[in-house]
Amino acid sequence: MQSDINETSGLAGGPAAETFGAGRVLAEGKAMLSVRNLKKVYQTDGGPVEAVRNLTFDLRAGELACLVGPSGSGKTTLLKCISGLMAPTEGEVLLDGAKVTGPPKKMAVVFQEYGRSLFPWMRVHENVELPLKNQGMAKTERNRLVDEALEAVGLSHVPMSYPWQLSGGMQQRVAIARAVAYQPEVLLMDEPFAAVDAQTRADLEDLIRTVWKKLGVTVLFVTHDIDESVYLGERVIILSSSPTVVQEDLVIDLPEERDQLNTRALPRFTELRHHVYEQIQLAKTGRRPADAIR
Ligand SMILES: Nc1ncnc2c1ncn2[C@@H]1O[C@H](COP(=O)(O)OP(=O)(O)OP(=O)(O)O)[C@@H](O)[C@H]1O
Repeated sequence: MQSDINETSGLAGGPAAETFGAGRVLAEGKAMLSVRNLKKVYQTDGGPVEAVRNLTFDLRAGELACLVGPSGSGKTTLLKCISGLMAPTEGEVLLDGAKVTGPPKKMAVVFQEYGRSLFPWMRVHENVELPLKNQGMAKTERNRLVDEALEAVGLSHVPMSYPWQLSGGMQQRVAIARAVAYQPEVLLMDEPFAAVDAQTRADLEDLIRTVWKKLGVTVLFVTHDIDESVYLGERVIILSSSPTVVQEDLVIDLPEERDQLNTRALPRFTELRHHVYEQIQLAKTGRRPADAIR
């Protein structure tokens, strides 16, 4: 495992897990998604706002990484740059080795506000089908992918419903089905479960792990919720406070098979969540990794 990796560092004063200093970097050709020295400065009437100072990390193909950080640390800014919706001020994003200069075909994004990302005048089936139609895919193939995606998220019974006839959790499942049907190589999720109740959230977390394993897709999942990041991720990338660098890149060494009751009851789960919590608290006080550009 370690042979692909150029950069490692020890985890001082925390659990004996692997951690990779300010963002893990893989050997050339090994990454599906690379963020390289990414910097974003917004130009505002009040002057420049440096949202992201210098972010570098790699995701392997098929990896599920969670991204956490204090409020305002630039998580959404980062996702917008990764998804090609916004150009970075400096640095670059590479998808499977190719520089991202606009929304890439191989990428799908699921946002928190499912209400705004689904078209209320389109039925569930049509909402999921839309990106495939825009790609010019044949009807039979579209139908097959939509049916499979609805099945995967447990919504096969409501293809003819309108989004507003469904609960919040079901609407977010439609948004996930749309991303799944699109067959992306990279799936970005920006706090997708922030607006649903706790029980639905737990179900959706398990759904994401199931879909991720089934499709082998690379997932970058942004969340405010520390427990969620540890439960879901194979890695948790912790951002510093603004202007943002990677504070820590932590390997989550929990068993691959996870379930809400048993995994969250493991002593290791508690240790890891404690560690991530501590790091975020430190980040909030302005603590930055020793090698960060200040
Ligand atoms: N369009 C914009 N113009 C100017 N400044 C912006 C813009 N968007 C974000 N910012 C600033 O950039 C910084 C990072 O914002 P961003 O929304 O990316 O953080 P975040 O980590 O996603 O926040 P939260 O956790 O609260 O959702 C903040 O200081 C914010 O005020």
